[in-house]
Amino acid sequence: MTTDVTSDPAEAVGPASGDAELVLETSGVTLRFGGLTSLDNVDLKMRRGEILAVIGPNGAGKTSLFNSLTGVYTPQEGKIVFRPKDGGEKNLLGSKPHLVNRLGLARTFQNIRLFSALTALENVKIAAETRLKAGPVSIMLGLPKARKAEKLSDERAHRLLKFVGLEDKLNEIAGSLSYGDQRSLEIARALATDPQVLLLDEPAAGTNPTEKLELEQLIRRINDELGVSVLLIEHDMRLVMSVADRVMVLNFGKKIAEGTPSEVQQHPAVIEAYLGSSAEDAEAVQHIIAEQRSASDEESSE
Ligand SMILES: Nc1ncnc2c1ncn2[C@@H]1O[C@H](COP(=O)(O)OP(=O)(O)OP(=O)(O)O)[C@@H](O)[C@H]1O
Repeated sequence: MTTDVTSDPAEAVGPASGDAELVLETSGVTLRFGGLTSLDNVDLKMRRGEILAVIGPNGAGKTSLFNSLTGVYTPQEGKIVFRPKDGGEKNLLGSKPHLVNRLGLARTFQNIRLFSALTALENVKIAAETRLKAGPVSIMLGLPKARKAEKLSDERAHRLLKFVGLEDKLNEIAGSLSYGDQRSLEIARALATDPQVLLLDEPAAGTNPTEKLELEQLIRRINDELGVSVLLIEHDMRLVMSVADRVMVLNFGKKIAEGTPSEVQQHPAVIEAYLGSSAEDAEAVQHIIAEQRSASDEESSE
C-alpha cells in the first residue's frame, strides 16, 4: 500500500476515531531508502502523559522513527496520527517539520543544533517567538503588538531557562557552554514551542554521570510538572530503565518487544538483539540483568 501524501496533511483535522488516550499512534509505518528498509511495519502507541523510551542497537531505526514522526522523512507506507489534547486527530505522515512543531511536537537532535554564536537566552527566545503572532514587519517597525510579543517571549525564555537550571547562564554564548548545559539548552528551546509531546534523541550522549542524574530529574519534571508526554531515544540503559514508563524495542527496523522496563529487560529477543550488537550496549544490558538477578535473589532469601 502506498499512502498518498498531500503537501500539508497536518492541517487536515478529523474527528477523533481512535483511542483518545493515545497521543501518538503509528500503524504499519514502513520507510525505505532504496533497497534498505529502515522501518518495517512499525506500530507505536504512545499514551498521553507517559514517558515512552525507544531503544535498540545501532542502526535499529530509532532516529528514522523520530524523523518520520516529525516530518523529516515521509514513510512510503503506514499512518501517523497525533491526537491533540483539545480533541480531533491530525495526520502527520508527510507533513512539514515546522507544521508538526506547530501542532505540538517538539524535538531535540542527536547532534546538538543550537545557534552557537547566540546567547542561551536568545536561543530560547527565538523558539518562543515562533508561538507568538507578531510577524516580521511589525517586529521591525516596533509596533505595540510586536513589543508585547517580545516581552512575552522574553518572560517565557527566562522561565524555561530557570526550569532547566540555566538561570545563571542566560547571557553566555551557547557554543561556550558545557556539553551537558548545551543539551539542557536544547531541551529549553524545544519546550519554548509549548509542545504536548517532546521527542528527545539521545539526550544523555556525551554527558557525565552528574549531568545524567540531572537529566533524569529534568525528564521527570517535564513530564510531571509541565504535563508533557516524552518520547525518548536513549542508549544509556540505566537512564531508560529508571525514567521510562514503557519501553519499545526496535531491531533492524522492526518492533521486537514492548512493555514496562522490567518486562523488556527480560525479553529473550531483546537480550539476543543487544548481545549481538556493540560491546558497550551488550555490556550494559548484561550488567542490568545481573543486577536484577541479584536483587531478586536477595528478595527471595529474605
Ligand atoms: N537518509 C538516509 N539515507 C539512507 N539510509 C538511511 C538514512 N537514514 C537512515 N538510514 C539507514 O536506516 C537504518 C536505521 O538508521 P537510524 O539512524 O534510524 O538508526 P538508529 O537506531 O537511530 O541508530 P543509532 O543508534 O546508531 O543512532 C540504518 O541502516 C541507516 O543507515
